[in-house]
Amino acid sequence: MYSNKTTTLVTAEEMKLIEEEIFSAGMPVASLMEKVALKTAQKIKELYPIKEKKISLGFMVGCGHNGGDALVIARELYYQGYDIVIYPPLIEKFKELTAHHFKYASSLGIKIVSNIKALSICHIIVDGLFGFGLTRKITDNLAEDIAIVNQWNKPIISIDIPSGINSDTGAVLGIAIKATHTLCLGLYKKGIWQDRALEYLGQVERIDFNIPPAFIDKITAEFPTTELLTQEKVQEILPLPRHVTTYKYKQGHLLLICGSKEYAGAALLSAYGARSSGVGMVTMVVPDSLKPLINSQLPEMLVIGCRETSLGSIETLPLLDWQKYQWVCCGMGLTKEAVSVVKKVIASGCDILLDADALNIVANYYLLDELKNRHGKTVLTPHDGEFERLFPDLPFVGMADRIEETRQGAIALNATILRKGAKTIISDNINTWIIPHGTTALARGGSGDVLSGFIGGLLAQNNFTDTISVDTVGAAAWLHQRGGILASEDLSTLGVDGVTLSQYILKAVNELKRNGQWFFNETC
Ligand SMILES: NC(=O)C1=CN([C@@H]2O[C@H](COP(=O)(O)OP(=O)(O)OC[C@H]3O[C@@H](n4cnc5c(N)ncnc54)[C@H](OP(=O)(O)O)[C@@H]3O)[C@@H](O)[C@H]2O)[C@@H](O)CC1
Ligand SMILES: Nc1ncnc2c1ncn2[C@@H]1O[C@H](COP(=O)(O)OP(=O)(O)O)[C@@H](O)[C@H]1O
Ligand SMILES: [K+]
Repeated sequence: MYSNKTTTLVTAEEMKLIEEEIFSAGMPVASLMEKVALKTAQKIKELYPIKEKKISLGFMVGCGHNGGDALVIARELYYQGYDIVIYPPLIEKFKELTAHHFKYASSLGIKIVSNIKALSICHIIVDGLFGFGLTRKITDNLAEDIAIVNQWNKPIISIDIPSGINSDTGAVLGIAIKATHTLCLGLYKKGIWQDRALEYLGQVERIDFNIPPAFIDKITAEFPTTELLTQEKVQEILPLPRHVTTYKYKQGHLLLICGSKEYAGAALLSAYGARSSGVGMVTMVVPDSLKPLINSQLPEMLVIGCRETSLGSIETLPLLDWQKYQWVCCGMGLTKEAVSVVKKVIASGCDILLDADALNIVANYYLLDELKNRHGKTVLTPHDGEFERLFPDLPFVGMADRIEETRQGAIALNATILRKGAKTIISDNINTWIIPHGTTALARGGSGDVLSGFIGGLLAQNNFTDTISVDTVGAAAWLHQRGGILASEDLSTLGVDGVTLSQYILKAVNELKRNGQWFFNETC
């Protein structure tokens, strides 16, 4: 019953409100701190057990309850036989509870120092300067202390969040601790999943302290929710059951509009992505000159060649029976010349996914209103650069909260937006998913083309079900990253080209199937 919602991300405001619910229900503040800190001390003990040699821990203790947590952890580890040194630079600002714990720790004879350099003899640093209460830039002596500690190259364990990171936006407020471990307390703070915080976090673990789920639900219901997409959820979204009497047109027909003489590979890679989705039929619309290449590489695809410009882009679309297709995926390698193509796709009334040059054309020709008011479902898959080009004037850009920006973008365009990056974000105006895992092996040309084709193929198949787009897109992105991880485990980070990725996505699908109920659902 009290297995906490491990996947919900909270802002500092939500965390404070949840904390208030706990306290007003009768839990004393000091008892909660004691419980949280004991569990955190236990985790540190597991991470760095005392063997033959003593281990010394240097604690940076702030003035708020993050500092209070640090003092309780220090005391408990002192009892367990660790050498403890405490550095409290904000001693004159201590909150009451923090001051009590400091007094008690001092009374036990724990060593207190007044210069950060005295922690240089410690094996490990514990960062309890600031948690989610940090509001302002860190400056002056404190900033210097953090710079010194970061230079030492020692293991650093941050309590709740690395000090200096804004717990909502992930922004570095002046300077931040570069942790090797972040032990996040209770619920994941949103800032931990923002791309710009990633290099400060090290390994992240959550310390559960049994927050009653009803309190979490009550508070998070009042705010837009952001959730980590888990394997269990992906298994719920993607059984893609196949009826025994199904046939190709019942498994979805995807229309890919892509490619140019210059970017022929983008068309191929998106087709390989679509192939990995198992979609029933794929028709590709490409410039005439690409037809032989596609036919030789992907013989199962239907190919419609188009008249092309002198630079080798599609000049105009032929007459298409749009109603035949369950999803239309457009933009990969199209070039910025293909303006009339993108306009026709937007006006088609079909369910569409726009990527790459289709997004650049929307931005260059101010097609945002056409996009917003169109009939049919819209999925957009920008990376950060494309996202910023799409929304240059809107007030939320520059808010510096990638997750919130993506949600606001989805609202503004009445679309599902997948924002690519180290942490992929998928949002419509109701649900926001974060893909928790990922690999830098995907940071190379073509990974995104594979993703678009794969998403398109799954959307085309799932269009026969009542699965909402944001869930299908999320599941596709989850499998895409997982495929990248499996490929890099076999072939190294250097070995994950687009074609290889498209094949390993299928390994990720099979892995899901082995771990879940697909086997039983397959013919239902
Ligand atoms: N919620 C939970 O469930 C639980 C929460 N717990 C713990 O509580 C932590 C949150 O504690 P918190 O609210 O006391 O805030 P925290 O981050 O320690 O520091 C804020 C203090 O810093 C100050 N200050 C701010 N900026 C500054 C700056 N630039 N330079 C200098 N000073 C600055 C600010 O003072 P100000 O000057 O703004 O008045 C204020 O006094 C949380 O992360 C977790 O560890 C657990 O114990 C139990 C369960
Ligand atoms: N550091 C990283 N960690 C995890 N995934 C990444 C990283 N860098 C890029 N990716 C993923 O790789 C893909 C790149 O897409 P994109 O930039 O559109 O490439 P392209 O247009 O060349 O195909 C996205 O899915 C993105 O999330
Ligand atoms: K901290």
